[in-house]
Amino acid sequence: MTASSKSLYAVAARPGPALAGPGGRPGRPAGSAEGIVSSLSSRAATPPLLAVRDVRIRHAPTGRELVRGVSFDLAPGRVVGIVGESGSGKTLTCRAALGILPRHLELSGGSIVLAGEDVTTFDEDRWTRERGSTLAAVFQDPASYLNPSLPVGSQVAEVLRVKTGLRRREARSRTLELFASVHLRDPDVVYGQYPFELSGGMLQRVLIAAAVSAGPRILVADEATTALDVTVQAEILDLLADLREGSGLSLVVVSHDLAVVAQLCDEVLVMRHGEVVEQGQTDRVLHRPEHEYTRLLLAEHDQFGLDRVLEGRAS
Ligand SMILES: Nc1ncnc2c1ncn2[C@@H]1O[C@H](COP(=O)(O)OP(=O)(O)OP(=O)(O)O)[C@@H](O)[C@H]1O
Repeated sequence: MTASSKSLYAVAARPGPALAGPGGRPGRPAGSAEGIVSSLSSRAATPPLLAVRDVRIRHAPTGRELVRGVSFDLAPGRVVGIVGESGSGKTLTCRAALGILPRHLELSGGSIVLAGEDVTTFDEDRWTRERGSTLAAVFQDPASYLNPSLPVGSQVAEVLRVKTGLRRREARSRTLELFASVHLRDPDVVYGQYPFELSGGMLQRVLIAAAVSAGPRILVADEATTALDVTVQAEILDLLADLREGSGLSLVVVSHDLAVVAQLCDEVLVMRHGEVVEQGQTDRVLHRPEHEYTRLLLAEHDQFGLDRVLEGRAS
């Protein structure tokens, strides 16, 4: 992403998706049109907030396809996970849904429907309106989305003023509420602190507060806990689960770590080399993986950590 787009305002101004796909049968990607249609009909009562269909992303200068045929639905209040090794296409898939594909990359096939509307019809003004209010995102490395020379509270308040039209005093008080809601202790103190004074976990909470400040329906969390130590990572995952429970937020959670996905997600896509190799209910994928690569991911994972997560889900 460009330096100018990598700002707190840009983060809050970015939206995202979810999935419902059948299990990956050997020899065919689980996100096949047939599987998606049967999955959709079983949930016909709840139209997806985000419907990603057979999405393909191409590097325009070379014609190389970086993402090939990703499909999923995100229903209200659901959590879809995308897992896979580095370079498998997780981030680009999310960026396509957020309307922030890097330069030279283009949606070369398929469709993305956000709240019933095809996003390919959106111009930049429309994206600006949707980001923050319909969907938002948080990424790894929260510090890089904040201005180091301004207190974090005033940066979030500024996002609120721009996105919701609140006046200065109201924006300050709403920011303090948001800080409390993301479990930042002493919101008043944090409000006046600079990014360098906060830990990685606190910075990510600030970013989450900014992302949800305009009440989006979808939050994309792309490796949002990757840089954090295990305890803080668990706290941020709990926070995301709280947001889902408390406000019915739908989440797309991207991680290379199966344990992260296992804790939060209803459904999971396993990606490799730009393709979905397996897709289905998280419990099914974790307990009865059908694709060799999913089995490899499970086997490679720290056994203790994943076993604990699986026990937790079973109880
Ligand atoms: N701006 C870009 N220009 C050209 N190729 C790119 C660009 N961004 C990503 N790619 C390529 O697209 C493929 C998918 O990248 P993507 O970032 O989606 O992977 P990922 O699964 O999110 O990996 P990671 O976990 O490392 O972020 C990779 O081969 C990557 O090198």
